[in-house]
Amino acid sequence: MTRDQSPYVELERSAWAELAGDAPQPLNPDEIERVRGLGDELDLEEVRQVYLPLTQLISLRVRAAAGLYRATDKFLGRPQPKRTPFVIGIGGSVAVGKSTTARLIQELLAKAPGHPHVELVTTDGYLFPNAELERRGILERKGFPESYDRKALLRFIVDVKSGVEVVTAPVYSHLTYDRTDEVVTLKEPDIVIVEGLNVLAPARARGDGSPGLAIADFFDFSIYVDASSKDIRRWYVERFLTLRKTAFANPESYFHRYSALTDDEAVTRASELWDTINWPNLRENIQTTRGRASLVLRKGPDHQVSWVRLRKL
Ligand SMILES: Nc1ncnc2c1ncn2[C@@H]1O[C@H](COP(=O)(O)OP(=O)(O)O)[C@@H](O)[C@H]1O
Ligand SMILES: CC(C)(COP(=O)(O)O)[C@@H](O)C(=O)NCCC(=O)O
Repeated sequence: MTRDQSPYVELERSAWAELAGDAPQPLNPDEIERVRGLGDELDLEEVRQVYLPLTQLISLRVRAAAGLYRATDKFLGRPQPKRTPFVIGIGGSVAVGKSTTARLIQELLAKAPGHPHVELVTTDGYLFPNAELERRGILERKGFPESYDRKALLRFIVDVKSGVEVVTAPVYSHLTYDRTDEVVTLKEPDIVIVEGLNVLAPARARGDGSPGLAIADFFDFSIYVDASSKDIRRWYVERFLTLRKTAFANPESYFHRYSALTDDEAVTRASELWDTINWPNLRENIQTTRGRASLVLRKGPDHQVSWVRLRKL
């Protein structure tokens, strides 16, 4: 198969950047600072060249979906009171920068014409509470598919796509390393972004062997944030070193004990966590979902996106 026959279109950064034309820079440096995650690199140029064309493409898809919805509604002859939200999934490894990408897209889409109401939900709220993970003997497998309450997550996405007016989702705390009593409340959003490691995972087989449903079946658009595993490992270890002096320094942090580690000890512990939990999960469960995404954002060693791959419709 030649490259032209592939179901994907791959664009180098420069060709992708040109797609935004001369649209003005939508964010100011303060706004960029607000969305930038720990260890992530993000500047005005990156926003303009990479994330502006991306949000233009998503906005176009949102408008097209609305047209399709109206046409279907007309065909059915049963007008629905309101169309359901457009759902975007964002997946990829731990420490690849998914949360920055998700917050940035939320911010940019909210500034698009019509100022849609954009909500963001992270799947960590659907991790089983630590006590339950312990009971199941999988506390060391946090982030693996089985560590999530997948039924509850599916129910959430089905409610969103059913047009339920108020939907809530549980919230996770990186401070306590556990689920909190808080919820995020979604009130009639136009667009919902669902971000998490495993969002693109296919459905599990049901008891009778037939395939069930996965949250990805309800996505209108999905993004896989990608980078070489060598770079992601380095970002993870570097972030761990920084967290030692920031989040872990808080006595209430679940990882407070790590704040006293020397540099060498911290590198050893972070590498161990990567090699025994996050890398096996990336290799076995996350990388394998990349081909299912509508769009892959491939980052280079400095977090700058070097190419973009779009799945043809
Ligand atoms: N132990 C931790 N303590 C505090 N914050 C954390 C911890 N681990 C990760 N984070 C923060 O949580 C967010 C999500 O991290 P992660 O799941 O690795 O995804 P990503 O780096 O792709 O956004 C990031 O902003 C990260 O800085
Ligand atoms: C909370 C996470 C599983 C990510 O959850 P997500 O929102 O991506 O579903 C992850 O950030 C994590 O804490 N992993 C545990 C191993 C570690 O501490 O690196």
